[in-house]
Parts: sequence; C-alpha cells; structure tokens
Amino acid sequence: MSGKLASEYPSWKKLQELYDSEHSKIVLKDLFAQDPDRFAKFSKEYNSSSGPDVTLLVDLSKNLVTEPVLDSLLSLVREAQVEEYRDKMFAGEHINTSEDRSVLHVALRNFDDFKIAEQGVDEVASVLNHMKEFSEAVRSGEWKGYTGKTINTIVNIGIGGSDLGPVMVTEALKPYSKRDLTTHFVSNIDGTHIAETLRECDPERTLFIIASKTFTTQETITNAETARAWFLNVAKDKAHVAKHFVALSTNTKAVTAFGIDESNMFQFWDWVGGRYSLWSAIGLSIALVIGYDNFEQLLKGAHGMDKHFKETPLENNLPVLMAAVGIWYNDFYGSQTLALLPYDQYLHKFADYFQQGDMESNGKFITKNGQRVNYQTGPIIWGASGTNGQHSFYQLVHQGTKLIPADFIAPTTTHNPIEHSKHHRILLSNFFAQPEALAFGKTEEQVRKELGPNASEALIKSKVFEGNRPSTSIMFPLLTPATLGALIALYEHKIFVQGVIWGINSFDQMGVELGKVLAKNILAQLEKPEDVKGHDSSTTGLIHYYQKYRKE
Ligand SMILES: O=P(O)(O)OC[C@H]1O[C@@H](O)[C@@H](O)[C@@H](O)[C@@H]1O
Repeated sequence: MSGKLASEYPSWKKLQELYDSEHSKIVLKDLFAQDPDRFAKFSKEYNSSSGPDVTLLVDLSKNLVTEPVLDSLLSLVREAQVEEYRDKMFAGEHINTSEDRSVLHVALRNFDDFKIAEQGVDEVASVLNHMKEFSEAVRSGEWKGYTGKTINTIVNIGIGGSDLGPVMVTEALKPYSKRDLTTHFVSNIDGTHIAETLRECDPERTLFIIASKTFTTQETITNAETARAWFLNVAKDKAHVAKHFVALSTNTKAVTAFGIDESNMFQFWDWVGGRYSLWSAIGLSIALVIGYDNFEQLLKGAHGMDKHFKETPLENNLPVLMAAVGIWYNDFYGSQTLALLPYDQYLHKFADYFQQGDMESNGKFITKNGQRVNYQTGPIIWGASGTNGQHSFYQLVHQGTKLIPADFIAPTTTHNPIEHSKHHRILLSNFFAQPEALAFGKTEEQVRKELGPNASEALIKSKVFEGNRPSTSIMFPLLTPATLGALIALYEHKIFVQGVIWGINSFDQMGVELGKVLAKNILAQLEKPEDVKGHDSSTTGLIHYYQKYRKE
C-alpha cells in the first residue's frame, strides 16, 4: 500500500489494456486445448512446512487468466507493496491506522515462531493454558454446576466475530466433537433466539459463555442479561453465577460489572479484530466442543499457512494468487460477487463466516488516505454447501447474465463413508462436474445433435451453455482441525492482499456504526407517537404503524 489509488499503478493500466485487447480471446476451452500443461501450470499444492501435516490443492487453471495476465497481476501485487505490508502486519506495526492498532491474529497461532513485539503477545500462551484447563475441567465433568451436577450444555452468547467463527468451526469439526455436550449459539437480539434456546436448557447443567470483545454490544449484553435472569430465577443466589457464566473479552471492567468473576474471564487484546478472533479466547466454545488438543491443531494448521504466506515467493503464494485472480474479475471483468461452494456438509457455515470476514474487511470506498476509490473493492460473498445450491441458484451461475466466479472446495475423503463412500463419490462427481460444465459449457451444435431435427429453435437456444465461467477448485484429503485452520488462514490472507492493493483499511468497520446510533435514538422514541421526531416521513410512518398495532 503505497498511498496511491490502485488505479494509479502502472500494472493496473497494463491490466486494463490486457483486458480490453485480450479478454474476448481468453476462452477456457481454447486455453486448455492449446496447452496440455495448463493444469500443471496453474494449480499449486500446499504442504505445511511446520506443525501438523496439511496438504491442499488449489487449482486455478479454470480461471480466465493467461500467463501474461497473471504476471501483470503479480506486478500489481509488487507495486502495491503487499510484501512490505505483510511484513509490517507480522511485525506488529499499527497497520489498522484509523484505530491505531496492530493486526495480530497471526500472533494467536504463532507458538513462538515469529518474533512479534506488541503488548499482550507474551500473554497468549497463558490464556491458551487457561482455556485448556477450563475446557478439560468442563469436558471431564470435574467442573460442576451450582447443584453439583456436570455441565451438559453450553450456550455461546455473542454476535458477528464473537459468534460466526465458533459457529462455523464447531460445525465444520463436528466429527471431533464431544457428542454429549450440546452447544447453542445465541446471537440475534430477537428475543426468539434466546427464548427458544433457553427452552432446551437445564439451569443446573448449562454453561453460558458471554463472548464480546468490547462487552458493550447491545445484542450480546441484552441476551446475557436475559440468560442471567433466567438462571437466577431458579438458582436464586448470585454467588452461583460464577459456576455458570464465563466471559471472553478485552474489557475487564465491563465483565466484572456484569457480575462475572475475573477468574472466569478469558482475555484477549485490541489487536485481535472481531472477525479474526476465533483463534483467541473467542474460540473457547470450540475448545469445549472439540477438545483443547484439536483446537491447538486448528491453530497450528493456520500457523502453517501463515508461514507459507510470509515466506513463499509471490508466484507460488496461494493467498496472493487467489487475491490476484479475484482482483482480475472484480476490477476488470466487473463481476460483483464471489461464491464459496464447499462440497462438504460440515462446511455449511463457511460462506456465512466469510461473508463477515471478507465483506466487513473490504467493503469500503475510502482509502487509508481518505480518497474515494474509483474502482470496485470487496466482492459480495455468498454460497451454500454441497449439491443443494445446484438445485437452487446454479441455474443463474450457468446461464444467467452475470459473471459469478466461484470457489469449489472438497475433501477427497469423508468422515462418513456410508456404504463404502457411496454418497461421497456421488458428491464428488458433482464437485468435478460443475466447474467443468461452467468452464466448457455446451454448444449449439451439441444441443442440435442431441435434440434432432424436430426441435424448435427456442428450445435449442435455451439448452446452450456458453461456458467460459470461471472457478477455482480447492481439495484436501480430509477436513481435519489443522486443514480447516489452514483453509481459513488462506482466505484471511487473500482478503489482506486485496485490501492492500485497493489501499483500504481491512481492519476497521466504521460502516456498522451509523445504524447502531440511529437505532439507539429510535429506541428512546418508541413509547409514544409524539416522541417520534427528527425522521423522514417514511421512517416516521413505519414507527407510527408499529405504535398503532403493537400488543405489548
Ligand atoms: O465482540 P463484540 O465487541 O461484541 O463485537 C461483535 C461484532 O460487532 C459488530 O458491530 C462488528 O463490529 C463486528 O466486527 C464485531 O465482531
């Protein structure tokens, strides 16, 4: 990030020229026909160089790129000084400039490898130790509720980064979970969420984890207060709260004011961004569900990817390559979205998770220098797992009018090999077929031949697949904790690289503030119609409608 707009870099201009002169010639069918080595050239295998063995195959060959395009994209990465900024992040420099903070989720999974000088980094190991002791005590039954019974249910109360990571990871790693420990995640302020959850809980056997970096988030504090009131309604004595409520936060004062003992608080630091926090104390629910050792494997898998990102030349650097390809579509092809399509039911929350990870990081129109960008920044992230999407939105991906780059993700081996992996073979045959269909389509001649001479022209046309629709395929042997860690870190660093190129601050989230402020103001006006002041006629009309028809 050189202080420039991305569009001012020479390679940006070069890329625009390449797009203008070449894009109509970038046809996957031809590229594959011309070059039998295309897969070998454009796919990369990642093998972890430290920690648990992780291997990932990232196949970029079905993307609309040629070697000259990729070269220019990598020049752009260099001109934007991505490597320098990466090193600044790892060194603990305050690259989150608007909040004057370092960005050190990599320090949470470092295990003494990189030397990072920042306050709090030397406390990471002791917090992990606290998480280990606590999770083992709960899982073994040594930790007892106020009536001496063991814990059989945990309820994580948090939202955004204090919810989505633990939800996604505990779902993804279900095969490693303690099946007799029921887990709920309550996030929404809608009282239905906490009410429906509490209906399934026994106050004598439930542990509430109040997860909030700031410990001021309206949803989380309100839900936590409701949970505490529900608990005390049965337990009566406030002293019992200590056995059933723990907090994950950076805000000791607010945690103790809530009534949670400091010894039941798991600390983290302001250099951990909410959407990058599952590696911190925010991951306590993960450690409880899959066990601390597996949680540590998750961290170590991510650390392996950190090393790869930090030490691998750009040409082979997976987060860099994925970021570069994404920039090509987003800024030159004008595509608006990126679909995340894991062919693994356990990853069914992956797209939800990276909706925040990517969109809250890179959904910004102002550069770090305060200039408005004159190009597109972060893509809209969406997706669904497995073949479900095929029976829903893939129609548009195949034959719609929009270009939708997609990442297909799958394990070679399933955790559930029913009937000698019959299901998995069918699943994977779809995983292989969809990118093939997207890339190579089906020509009019093929359709004509298939339908015979009596078919109408309209029918023939409707069955044509233009093809040339790009995708990346990512495969790995099995979705283990370490593999998942590496996969998440891969996307985190992709987001980082794109943010640096666009010149934006990927680590603040100013865009979530305005709505919060307005809601607070409106909340104070909801009682009486005459209090509703200072709004446009639409907002006033809506509030008045509410006031007319509400029951309580
Ligand atoms: O963890 P707390 O502080 O409750 O924040 C929860 C979430 O709040 C939102 O407004 C966003 O800013 C998210 O980045 C954050 O993860």
